[in-house]
Amino acid sequence: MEKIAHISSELKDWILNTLKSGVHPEQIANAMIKKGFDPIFSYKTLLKLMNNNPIETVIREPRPYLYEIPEICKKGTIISTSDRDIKVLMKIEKPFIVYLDNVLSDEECDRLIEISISRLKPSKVVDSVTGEIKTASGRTSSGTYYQLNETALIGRIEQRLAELTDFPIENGEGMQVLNYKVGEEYKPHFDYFPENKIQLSTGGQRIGTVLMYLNNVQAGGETIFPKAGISVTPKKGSAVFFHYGNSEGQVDRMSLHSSIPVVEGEKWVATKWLRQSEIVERF
Ligand SMILES: O=C(O)CCC(=O)C(=O)O
Ligand SMILES: [Fe+2]
Repeated sequence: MEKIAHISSELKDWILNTLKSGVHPEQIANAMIKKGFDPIFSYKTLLKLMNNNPIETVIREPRPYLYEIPEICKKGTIISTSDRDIKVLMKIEKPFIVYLDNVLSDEECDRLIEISISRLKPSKVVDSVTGEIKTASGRTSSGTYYQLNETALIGRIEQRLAELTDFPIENGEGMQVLNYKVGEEYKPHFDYFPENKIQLSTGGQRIGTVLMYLNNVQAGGETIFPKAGISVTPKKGSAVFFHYGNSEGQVDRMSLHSSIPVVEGEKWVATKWLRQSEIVERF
C-alpha cells in the first residue's frame, strides 16, 4: 500500500502544538505511522518541524546496497583455524551467505546445549522502529546469553569464529543459545539495528551473524531467507555466516530471515552477532 508523504497545514499545526505540549516526538511519529504515513517521512517531518525547517515531500529511493566481499569469502574451500578445518559447502552472493560444515564438534554442540538448559528464558526482539528490547509473538523460542569467554568452551569457539571470519573477538556480542520446541519460530526479521539505535561505544551496527546449528531437527526449523528463496536445513555442527552491512554504513534488506516452526523434535542454535567495531561498553 502507498504510504502518505505529504502534510496538510492542519496536521503541521497539530504536530507543532503537540510538540510544544511536551509529547515525545517518537510518540507523535508512531501516531503518524499508524495513520498511514510513511515512517521515514514521519521522522523527517518531525525533525524538520523541531528545527523549524521546511518539509520535503519527496521520498528519495535509498541507494541500492553495495555488496562488499567479506574476508571469509577469500579463503578457499577449507578454512583451517588453529583447532579445526571448516568446510565451505555453499556461497550465495546476494544476500551474502556462506554455509559451513564442521564448525563445531558433536561434543561441543552437546555441551553448549547441556550448559544452557537451566538458563533458558523467553527470547526477546529489538523493535525495528524504536530499538526497544521486548518479548514478541513473532519470536517464541527460549534462549540465554553468555559473556565473552564465559567458559573455556565458549572462549575456544569465539577464538575459532574470529579466525574463521576475521572479525576480532571484541567485535562479537556475547554468544546466544536458542531453543525452539514444536511450533516455535522466529518470524522474518533483520539482525541489524534501526539507524537511530546505533552507538559506537557498543560496537556500532551489527553487520554479520554466525548461526551455528547444535542439533539435527526431525522436521521443520529451517532458517529461511525469503527474499532470496533460500532454506537452510539445520545440521549438527554446521553454521551459516551471513553479512549485511558495508563500509558505507548501508544495510542489506535481502538479509531478511526467519526460523520456521519446528514440526517434530526440537531445535538448538547458537548465534554470534558481529559488530562493525569493537564493543567497548558491555552489559
Ligand atoms: O534459529 C534460526 O534459524 C534463526 C535465528 C536468528 O535469526 C537469530 O538468532 O537472529
Ligand atoms: Fe536473526
